[in-house]
Amino acid sequence: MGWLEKLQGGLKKTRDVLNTDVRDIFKSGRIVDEELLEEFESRLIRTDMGVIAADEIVEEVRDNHKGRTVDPDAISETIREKILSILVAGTDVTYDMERPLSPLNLTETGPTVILVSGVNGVGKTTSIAKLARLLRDNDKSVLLAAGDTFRAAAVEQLTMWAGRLGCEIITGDANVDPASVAHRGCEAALAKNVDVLIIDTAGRLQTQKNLMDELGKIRRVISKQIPDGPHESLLVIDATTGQNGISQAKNFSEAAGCTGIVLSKLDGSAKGGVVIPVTKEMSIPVKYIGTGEGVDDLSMFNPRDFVTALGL
Ligand SMILES: Nc1nc2c(ncn2[C@@H]2O[C@H](COP(=O)(O)OP(=O)(O)OP(=O)(O)O)[C@@H](O)[C@H]2O)c(=O)[nH]1
Repeated sequence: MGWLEKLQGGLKKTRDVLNTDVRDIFKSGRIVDEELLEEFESRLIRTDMGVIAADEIVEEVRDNHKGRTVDPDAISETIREKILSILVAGTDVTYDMERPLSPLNLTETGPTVILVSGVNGVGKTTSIAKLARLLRDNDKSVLLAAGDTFRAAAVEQLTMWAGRLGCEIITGDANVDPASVAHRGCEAALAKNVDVLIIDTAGRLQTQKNLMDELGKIRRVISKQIPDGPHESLLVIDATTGQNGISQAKNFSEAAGCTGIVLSKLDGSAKGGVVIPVTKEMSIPVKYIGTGEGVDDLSMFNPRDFVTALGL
């Protein structure tokens, strides 16, 4: 299965509502009036896009079509353009399909530091391996820092990936302060002059205040050695968690200053529509999507492919 088919699968819930329930109400011959717009709204909020985005889409259809006879294609186009504008609004990310690293803020000189965080089991370690592979494939040298000192298996997992990918890795003893691993990672990245340092962190719940504060500490340790770092703070969100991703994004964004989202497990989910409220409500752009457990199963997010996958 190609990644676009996987993306379509991952958007099944939102796609189905748009292509059946919503299409049903926009039948030719009806007039776009308030009653129809209300029906439209109640159907839209059954998708994963959230109330705020749904309201904006209804508003756009109202502005452009109210009082006119329904033109299903023109309405689809309005919905498509509105979703596209939500996905790119508030962010200045470049999505150049020819350059898979284009969404990342990579520095010209000196190590780029990428901090990766997220709740337990969302796919942080796997996403780091995938990202390291992508960076290596694009001629960047990569150093990994196993900052998940809480779970020995996580260090082993990352060490295994480092071996397979041919990257160096910095590890710390079990339960050592993760900020110290980040510190040593920065030191090594500077000494070895690597292009990119990726720092893994232990999974944590967005409600665990002390652990969220720890992310702030890791950030401070990084910026002491590499003043602009971390240059990217990627939050991994598991697409199967749907709307819960928004509350994760809010809390992690405060603690870790997120600059981008990796939406993992789109292949095993039907709830990928959560990309819309996350970008709408948080202005944090989705940069990559995970579509499988393999090291190649990472694709650059592309808003145009996303709306196409929605069937719009
Ligand atoms: N289907 C699918 N599985 C994935 C994807 N990304 C990760 N996984 C799987 O999700 C599980 C958890 O992945 P990890 O990378 O260990 O997650 P983590 O966030 O590092 O876990 P903790 O360190 O415990 O917080 C593993 O079984 C991965 O193979 C994906 O895009 N698709």
